[in-house]
Amino acid sequence: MSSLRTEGLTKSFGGVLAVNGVTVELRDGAINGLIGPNGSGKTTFFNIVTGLIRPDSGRVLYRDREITRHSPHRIAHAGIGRTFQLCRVFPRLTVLENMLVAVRRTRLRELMAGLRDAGETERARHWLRRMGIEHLEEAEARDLSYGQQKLLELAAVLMAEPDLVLLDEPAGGVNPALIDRITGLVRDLNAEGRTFLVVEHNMDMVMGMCDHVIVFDRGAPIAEGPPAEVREDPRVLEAYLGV
Ligand SMILES: Nc1ncnc2c1ncn2[C@@H]1O[C@H](COP(=O)(O)OP(=O)(O)OP(=O)(O)O)[C@@H](O)[C@H]1O
Repeated sequence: MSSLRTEGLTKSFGGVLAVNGVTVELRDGAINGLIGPNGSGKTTFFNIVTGLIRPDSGRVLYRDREITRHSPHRIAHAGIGRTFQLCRVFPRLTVLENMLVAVRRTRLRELMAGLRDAGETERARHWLRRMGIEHLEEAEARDLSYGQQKLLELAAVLMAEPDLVLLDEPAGGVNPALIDRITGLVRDLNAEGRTFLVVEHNMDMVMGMCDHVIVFDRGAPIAEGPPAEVREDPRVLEAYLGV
């Protein structure tokens, strides 16, 4: 059984068919890559799976239960975490506050009043250490570099202990040293049992990190398989090169 699968997902914006009948299954326990030319529907697919966009038709199933059209909060609660293409953190909260808000958005006022749960603070520090940014816990998020903000965003996602993590362009706007660090972290987190789905334009990262790659073109999957196979697939070359 695949933990996440979709059946015939379709979404159009006006006249643009962004996602066109997508039926895919993720490999459980793997680092799955999702690649494709600009505008091929990858982010829209992510947004449908995580409840930010409602599909026109089709279904999303997680652990054989339908989660189509569930709220983002409910989907996160079911065990699916995600990061965003343009990293999302609360700029005026400290690093530690960002971590705590991630698990208790509804109790923001208490948090701001200084009522911190010791267990959660410890867990937050654990993830910050794993990301290598524990020394920044009292810094405001807006004072972090973009790469550090990406690490914070991932750490905050992990506070909810997701089994499946969707990463939208983790290498985007990040320097090569940090790309290596993020790659290493994803591998470690995967080795601990988390499944990943990674949208990424950096082919070195995709080819070096992913076990299984799905390729979208014009809103639908055109190929999938191990990175080395996908890279040689004529349909994939055609989609990218337009030949
Ligand atoms: N909110 C929207 N309103 C109108 N059109 C949209 C919207 N979101 C996406 N689209 C269109 O849907 C298509 C798929 O876009 P999407 O962002 O999902 O592709 P992508 O593969 O993630 O692209 P990229 O690699 O550039 O991020 C594109 O033609 C895009 O212009």
